[in-house]
Amino acid sequence: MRALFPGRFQPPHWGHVYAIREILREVDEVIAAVGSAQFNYIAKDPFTAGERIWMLREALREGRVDLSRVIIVPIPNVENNLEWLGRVKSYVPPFHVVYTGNPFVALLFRQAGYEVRQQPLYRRDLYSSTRVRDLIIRRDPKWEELVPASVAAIIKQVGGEERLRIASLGEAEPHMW
Ligand SMILES: Nc1ncnc2c1ncn2[C@@H]1O[C@H](COP(=O)(O)OP(=O)(O)OP(=O)(O)O)[C@@H](O)[C@H]1O
Ligand SMILES: NC(=O)c1ccc[n+]([C@@H]2O[C@H](COP(=O)(O)O)[C@@H](O)[C@H]2O)c1
Repeated sequence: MRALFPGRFQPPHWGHVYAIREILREVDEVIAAVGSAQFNYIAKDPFTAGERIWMLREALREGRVDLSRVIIVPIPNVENNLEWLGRVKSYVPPFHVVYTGNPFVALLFRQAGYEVRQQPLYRRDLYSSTRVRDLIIRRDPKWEELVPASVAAIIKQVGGEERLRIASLGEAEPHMW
């Protein structure tokens, strides 16, 4: 059995690694669908789809997840939600169950006839990409504890900290851009 696990992974953190590890206890393969793939260099979506794929692979490798059981596919958004559903189906191998903590995504797939499950959450109060991004913007080094060391290294290598800070300034003053 194959499962779909959609997310933005901006950036991947230990909660994602834990979630995928748990999902793989129930299914043979998991497709991590990297959503909002066309967005990058903005405060909510600072990293490119390619960077997110790279980071997620390294995070899973570091978390000793069997990468041969994980398929990572980037999927751009589209205005029409039902068209997005069709797009997802056309971009990934067949899947039978969807794991998500997002009620809207759950609704879309349930109405399309898919079984939807909620993966267990790992310290959601601590581990969220929003929190990682906020800590980076505030120059709080605690962000590095929330992500695998390999992800922190990639973020530094691509200049992700400065990118995020500049992108967040742009959002505060949209007229500048
Ligand atoms: N701590 C966690 N434990 C388990 N699953 C998680 C955790 N954090 C996020 N997820 C799940 O990962 C999937 C992808 O989420 P996403 O990439 O949007 O991460 P996020 O941390 O929620 O990001 P953001 O804060 O930017 O919205 C969702 O189904 C979400 O429920
Ligand atoms: N119409 C659309 O393009 C559409 C609809 C629902 C979810 N999505 C994407 O799927 C991903 C879901 O991830 P989250 O559960 O983290 O929100 C996001 O990238 C989201 O933008 C896209």
